[in-house]
Amino acid sequence: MMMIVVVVGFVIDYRAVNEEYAKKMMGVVDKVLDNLSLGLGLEERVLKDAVGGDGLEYLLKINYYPPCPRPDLALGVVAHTDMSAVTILVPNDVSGLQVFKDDVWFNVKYIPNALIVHIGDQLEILSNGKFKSVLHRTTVNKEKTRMSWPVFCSPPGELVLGPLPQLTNDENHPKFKTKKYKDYQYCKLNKLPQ
Ligand SMILES: O=C(O)CCC(=O)C(=O)O
Ligand SMILES: [Fe+2]
Repeated sequence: MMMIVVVVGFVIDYRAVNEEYAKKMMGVVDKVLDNLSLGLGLEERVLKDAVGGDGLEYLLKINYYPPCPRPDLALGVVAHTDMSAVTILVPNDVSGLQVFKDDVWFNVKYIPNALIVHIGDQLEILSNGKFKSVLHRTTVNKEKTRMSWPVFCSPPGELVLGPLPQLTNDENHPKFKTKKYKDYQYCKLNKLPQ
């Protein structure tokens, strides 16, 4: 009986904290998308609307990387880009995230209380390649456990996305196909050409 009370108490607390976190996260995502829109020379709300507006979906994943006796032989997560529009990630204080730029893997420094923002595939597509979806991976640590809490912000499956017409013209042809997000997901997950 005691156990149930404890478990129920935990669930209630977790839900409340999670709901508060989701609310704050949605505000951050709006600000990020608004500013990225302005950066493309577009009106503030264009990107948020293009990724589904209020229909944007938020998925919290919890990554757990236990210590590894041979970090030289293993990776936590292999190199990939996120298929989301944008990913907002909170890590613990054990570094391990690396990003690929100019043929070099760079370590992402841990900065207390900082959020890590990944541009995902959908923003690369909408911006017709002006924003690059960041290639990243994680290393593992011999002594310490690393954790990270990414929130993947993705369009609803039925939404059709492609290069924004405002960003394409006779000189800038669309570099990506226009398709439903769920079809993009299917191809990516099954390693099929897009
Ligand atoms: O753990 C990290 O820092 C990154 C994790 C990641 O890239 C992912 O879950 O997609
Ligand atoms: Fe990722």
